[in-house]
Amino acid sequence: MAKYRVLVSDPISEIGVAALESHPDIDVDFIPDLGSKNADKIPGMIADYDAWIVRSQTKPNAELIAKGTKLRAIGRAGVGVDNIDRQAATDHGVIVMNTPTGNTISTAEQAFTLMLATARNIGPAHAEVLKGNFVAARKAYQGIELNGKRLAVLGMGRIGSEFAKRAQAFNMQVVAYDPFLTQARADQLKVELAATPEAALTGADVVTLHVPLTDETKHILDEKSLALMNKGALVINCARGGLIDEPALKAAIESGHIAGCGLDVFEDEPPSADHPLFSLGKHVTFTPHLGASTNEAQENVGIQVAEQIRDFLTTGEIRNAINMPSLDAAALAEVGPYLDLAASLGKLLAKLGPENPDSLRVSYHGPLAQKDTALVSRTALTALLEASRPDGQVNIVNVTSIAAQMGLDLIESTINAATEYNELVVAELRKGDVRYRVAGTIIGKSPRIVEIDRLYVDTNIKGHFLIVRNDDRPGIVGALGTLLGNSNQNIANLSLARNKSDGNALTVIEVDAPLSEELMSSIRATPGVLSATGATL
Ligand SMILES: NC(=O)C1=CN([C@@H]2O[C@H](COP(=O)(O)OP(=O)(O)OC[C@H]3O[C@@H](n4cnc5c(N)ncnc54)[C@H](O)[C@@H]3O)[C@@H](O)[C@H]2O)C=CC1
Ligand SMILES: O=C(O)C(=O)COP(=O)(O)O
Repeated sequence: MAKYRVLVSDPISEIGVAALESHPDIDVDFIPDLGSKNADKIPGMIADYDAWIVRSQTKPNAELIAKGTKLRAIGRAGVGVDNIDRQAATDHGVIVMNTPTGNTISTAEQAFTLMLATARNIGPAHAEVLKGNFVAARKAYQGIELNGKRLAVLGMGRIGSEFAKRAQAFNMQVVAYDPFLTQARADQLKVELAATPEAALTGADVVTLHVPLTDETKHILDEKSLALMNKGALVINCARGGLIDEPALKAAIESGHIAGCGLDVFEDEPPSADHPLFSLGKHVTFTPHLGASTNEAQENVGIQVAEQIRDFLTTGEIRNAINMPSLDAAALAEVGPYLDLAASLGKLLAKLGPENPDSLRVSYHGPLAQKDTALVSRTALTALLEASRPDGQVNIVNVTSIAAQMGLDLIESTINAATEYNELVVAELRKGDVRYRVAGTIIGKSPRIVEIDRLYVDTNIKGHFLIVRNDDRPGIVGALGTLLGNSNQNIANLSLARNKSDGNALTVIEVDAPLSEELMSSIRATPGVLSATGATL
């Protein structure tokens, strides 16, 4: 049986499915209508899968994510992730990825088509022609020209920017609101920058929505904001239905203030046939969430999501994650060796550092300080917390939220000052005034622990270790060797350090097997031994 199982519960392109199936370690269950028609079956199945691929019809909610006990990743073949309970995924250590670029053009084209169709009554007029009402429809469906009209774009990201370019070709005057749009970017795009959504909507003849659905953007178009637009304005929405207060839009169209709307998305999908907006008549165009439904977009997002999930499961590469930092192949190659080192430093601190610490600071020295180390720090924190939690409860996805709940801060710092090593990772636990630090580096290709509590050592990063604080006097290492030998423990490596100021020494002995509690008690009882810890890293 393959190592990983992937469930695909919405329709994605066959090429994407094939990209997954061709990997020998991956088994795929591709059930395209599971999310839309048989969602009630998912709770009984999801525990079998390591990864889950969806579009917008499947709703990975908190209950399903909790049932996915093996689940490590949810891949969204598309952009909007409002159908996925992101917090629940993060809490359960499940990475969520989307494919942000694959359907941009298709969606911009769909939104633009909706604007043209709505301005010229294409949908209702087409229906009348089919009914034989050609002559009557010529009278009824007088349109609106877009030339010279003022267009408000709310959300000037990928799709909004593509829409704006097309609108400029139609000689529309574009005003945009987006909290991340700078004046320089607005100038480059040749659009007017509005300081607020209200400023963009005031005096607009058309509004098109391209923002994600969040608590902040829900009902961004409501009675008040619609009233700011010019009389006879059009509303275009190819983003998410929940961005519009639908009863308010209906009332605005009925009053004649808003002339009509072109909608690809609805607050509840699928909408019922008696949806209040469907009886409005002129200047309305409705499509069934088709923004991303082109051959090109589906191929793009299907392949992208499949490759992202495949690479995450098989190599650890993280692309387009929305609930943790990403780590692409190039970055993984750069910092990959430091991940194992960080895990050992975290485990060591769990053994040697103060309990219930206030903070873990991970500092990077040398060229490493210039690299993307966010996941190295998270790995150290994960190893620290794993020591006190059952297997699998904490991972790099949920670790920062678990730490925050515990009141433990993760602090990252980069220090350019030279050290004896080309690159150095220092992990320091703090509790009040108490600090405990360990450090490691990579020598050649070999990761080494080089410092424990400010004393220089040189040990492997994996193995079984005896770490002893002892009086700095003759005979102690010999006594430890005798005790280990009597327990049939073979010494693999020995590292000694001394602190001249307090007369203490640090002895780190790597042995071939875990140290028993009985042996540890004898070691602690040895004269001259101040403290002794056994650690398996
Ligand atoms: N109908 C369909 O089939 C499709 C719909 N979509 C929807 O379109 C949305 C936009 O997609 P992209 O342009 O690719 O995403 P994007 O992330 O490139 O752009 C979204 C923009 O919205 C901005 N934004 C966030 N909060 C805002 C606020 N309160 N006011 C104004 N701007 C705000 C962001 O700064 C960002 O620039 C997606 O979130 C998705 O819901 C996307 C693809 C297909
Ligand atoms: O990518 C998006 O955000 C979309 O809304 C596309 O949805 P779909 O994959 O067609 O269900």
